[in-house]
Amino acid sequence: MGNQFELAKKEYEQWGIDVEEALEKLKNIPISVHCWQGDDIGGFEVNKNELSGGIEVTGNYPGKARTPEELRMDLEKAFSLIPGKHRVNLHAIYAETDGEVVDRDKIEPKHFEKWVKWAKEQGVGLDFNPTLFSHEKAADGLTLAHPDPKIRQFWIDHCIASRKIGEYFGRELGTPCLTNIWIPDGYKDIPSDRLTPRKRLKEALDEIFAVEIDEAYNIDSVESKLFGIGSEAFVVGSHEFYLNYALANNMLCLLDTGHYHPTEVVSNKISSMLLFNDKLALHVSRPVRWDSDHVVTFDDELKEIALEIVRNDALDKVMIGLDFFDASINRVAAWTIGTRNMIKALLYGLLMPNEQLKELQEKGDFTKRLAIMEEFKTYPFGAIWNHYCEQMNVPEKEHWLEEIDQYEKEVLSSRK
Ligand SMILES: C[C@H](O)[C@H](O)[C@@H](O)C(=O)CO
Ligand SMILES: [Mn+2]
Repeated sequence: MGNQFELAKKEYEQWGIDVEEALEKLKNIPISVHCWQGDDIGGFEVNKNELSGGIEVTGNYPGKARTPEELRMDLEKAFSLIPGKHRVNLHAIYAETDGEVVDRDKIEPKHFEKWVKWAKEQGVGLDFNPTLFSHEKAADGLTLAHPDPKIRQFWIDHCIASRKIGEYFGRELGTPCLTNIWIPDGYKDIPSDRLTPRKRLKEALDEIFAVEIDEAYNIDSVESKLFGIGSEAFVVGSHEFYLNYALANNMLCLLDTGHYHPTEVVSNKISSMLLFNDKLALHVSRPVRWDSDHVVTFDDELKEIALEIVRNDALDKVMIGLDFFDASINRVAAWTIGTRNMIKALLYGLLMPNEQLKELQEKGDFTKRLAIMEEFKTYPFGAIWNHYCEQMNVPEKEHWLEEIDQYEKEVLSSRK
């Protein structure tokens, strides 16, 4: 194996690519791993509701986490198979209230103490999301844009409470928490008035962000969407809405790779976003025909996203989070596959002769630009990746599957 790495390294070095430096950089790129892959976005509320908000989890693979302890244990297993130190992204529905019914507008940092204790033990940062779905007050598909001021206020209070929880995470863990607001609000059919709900959303957000939260500990972002199940014709929080809102209010836009038209790609947006914003957040997902949230694969768009982050020197500007949920396969494997792929794509980006390719483009030599890009696709990338896994003490190649099989036999299969 060592010899394969050395040979591969020499090939990259011929292009002036410093492989060791690339691996050092890779070690310091945190990926925010979404907890909700582990339990099909169920959460642990005492008065748990059916999943709503126009998103769907399909499949019934056995072994879903039923308790916070099981979810944390599964995350630990996944982290033991993923190289590097990462983050965990929580939703408000993952609060732990000791059997007490605590409605969403009343959640407090104390309901996340166990998550914080665990994150400290694991050495991971935490990110957060208010949950504006799977709740009786979101049953008609409207929350912050709801015409009823009482319902709107409930969700405004929930978002404010969530930002305070984000601040608590950041303070406790010494790494700022990204608190991301996504709402499902929209209409199934053609609206007769688009402006009024958008005006209400804008005003609700203004109220939420008027509450001062220490930016050293909490970073705010807003996530748009194109359509959802039941909001096919109109979504209040569209891309243009949040693009403008975020820019006008100096906060982060979060781009989810499943939230655009089928041929529209997030990789093509990153450079434009970074010219006008210091930072940007991502939900990396894989839409298959719709916003289906399939497990992220090592496909062309993933590589292009990673390349854009690397070649624009934006590793510390783009906050990379994942957002997929597949209940038709082993959920710990889903995390492992998707997160390893994200890291793999970043390594791929770091091992490209980006400077030379930029020069070729500037010179107008599009023949060589294409030729080199294509040839690099079959450079011995796998040997470098395997070496990185070995160096980071996680199984290389497909060997992590053996651990998943064992975990399934010993742990997951006993969950009914
Ligand atoms: C559960 C997530 O918050 C949710 O998936 C949201 O981020 C989204 O992408 C909705 O389509
Ligand atoms: Mn998302």
